[in-house]
Amino acid sequence: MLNKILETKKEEISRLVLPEEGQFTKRSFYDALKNPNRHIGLIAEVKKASPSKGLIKENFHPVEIALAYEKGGADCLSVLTDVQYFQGANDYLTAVKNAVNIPILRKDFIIDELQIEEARRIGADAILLIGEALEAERLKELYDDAHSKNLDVLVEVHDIETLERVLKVFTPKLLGVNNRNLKTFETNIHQLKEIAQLIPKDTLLVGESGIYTKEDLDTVKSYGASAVLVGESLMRKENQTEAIKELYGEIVNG
Ligand SMILES: O=P(O)(O)OC[C@@H](O)[C@@H](O)c1c[nH]c2ccccc12
Repeated sequence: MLNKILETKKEEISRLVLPEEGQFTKRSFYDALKNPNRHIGLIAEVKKASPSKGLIKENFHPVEIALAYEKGGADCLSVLTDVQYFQGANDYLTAVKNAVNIPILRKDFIIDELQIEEARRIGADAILLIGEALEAERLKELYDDAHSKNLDVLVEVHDIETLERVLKVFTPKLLGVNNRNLKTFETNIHQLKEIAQLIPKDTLLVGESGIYTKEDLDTVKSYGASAVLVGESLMRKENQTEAIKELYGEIVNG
């Protein structure tokens, strides 16, 4: 699946026309996760659909969801911008950026500098780079390019092999472990356990995907994560502010 998505991205890049510059207040994604509102930081994801789950949210209103997440005390947001596989949009990100005061990650499959410039212009504060998508040297180039444009970077890996490949070339400040295998779409939150032991001390660790309950949150924290990235389980609830409080065990069953 990942390979298919990357083929689509190459094609999109070949006809990409950069949008006009917007006026945005840049917010530090890294600092927000370094000083989270709760015992474990939260990146709440604005996610309409995914290739593995299909449509997740009917009557999808990205700005309302983002405001509800912010009200619930999310530290950062992630907004899917991939159109073809996740039914996301650049416009969703821009609209959300204009509505909230917390930093925003552009969630997409970034393999080229043009997409980083695009991310900046549509109002992103940070981008995602996927370890399994590129050679480590190329990841490092994109990582440096993003920082030169004042964007933070969440580098995501799924397995130890990828992490070791990356760490030979550079040490990301923010490292996500995706519990979902992007080739098979299976999730396993214990994926983090072994990988966490190899993470350099100053790197902030984010547990991503497949987090549904307070128990999952506590498990991921016990493995060493400083923050989590949660999409589906929050999106499926009626009220995203309450969904966050439930996830953190602040209210029981809404
Ligand atoms: O909906 P979930 O299982 O809570 O997962 C959120 C997020 O981690 C997931 O959307 C994700 C992680 N890495 C990605 C890369 C591309 C697209 C999506 C993702």
